[in-house]
Amino acid sequence: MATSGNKNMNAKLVLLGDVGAGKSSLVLRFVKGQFIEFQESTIGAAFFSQTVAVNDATVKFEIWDTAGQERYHSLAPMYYRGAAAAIIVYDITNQASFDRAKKWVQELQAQGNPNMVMALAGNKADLLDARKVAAEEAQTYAEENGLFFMETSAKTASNVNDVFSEIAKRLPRLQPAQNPSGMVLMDRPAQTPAAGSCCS
Ligand SMILES: Nc1nc2c(ncn2[C@@H]2O[C@H](COP(=O)(O)OP(=O)(O)OP(=O)(O)O)[C@@H](O)[C@H]2O)c(=O)[nH]1
Repeated sequence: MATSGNKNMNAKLVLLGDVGAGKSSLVLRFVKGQFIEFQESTIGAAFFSQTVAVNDATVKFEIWDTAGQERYHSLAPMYYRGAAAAIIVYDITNQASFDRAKKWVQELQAQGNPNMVMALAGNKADLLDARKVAAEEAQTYAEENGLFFMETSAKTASNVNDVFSEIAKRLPRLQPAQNPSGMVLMDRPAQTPAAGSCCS
């Protein structure tokens, strides 16, 4: 099937959510296929990249994993500004983390890129016995607010790749890679992580 436009694109993606919701764990699962039972809390933010294939195209995600601790809240706009996509993560066993996720959605709706593709991820779906947030409630909230919703588990890997693939499918093709088959030429200054951040 003939396709128009560029087949390879880069997309800045940010993960936002309450402390301990599982943002870093989702990224670690997606990028390295690993899970760490006692994952350390993120300081500042961490950067990763990973490429996914969608149909006959590829999307290279430039992923900013932000810190959920409140003291880092003021840094968040640096990471979601200009982002093509966001994953707002909550923990299905923690009602407060769902409330915090809604606050992030509000902030992105007010200050984020209006075309941003937003996913709501109800993480720790393996902990069904401890569930506090009904999937139906989150699904309804997501539909009302223009997000798509999935329950994920970084521990079992359930739906983790699917969230990123679904985002890739929904991205408007606005950021074509400059030179997909050869050397990568930077068309903008490299981003500098915040002080105290770490990179993979
Ligand atoms: N059972 C279970 N535990 C998980 C899952 N995802 C993360 N965890 C655990 O939850 C804890 C917090 O995970 P993190 O990935 O550090 O959470 P975070 O949202 O990045 O936290 P901050 O960096 O502090 O904002 C860790 O001990 C993880 O092992 C999951 O899907 N299932």
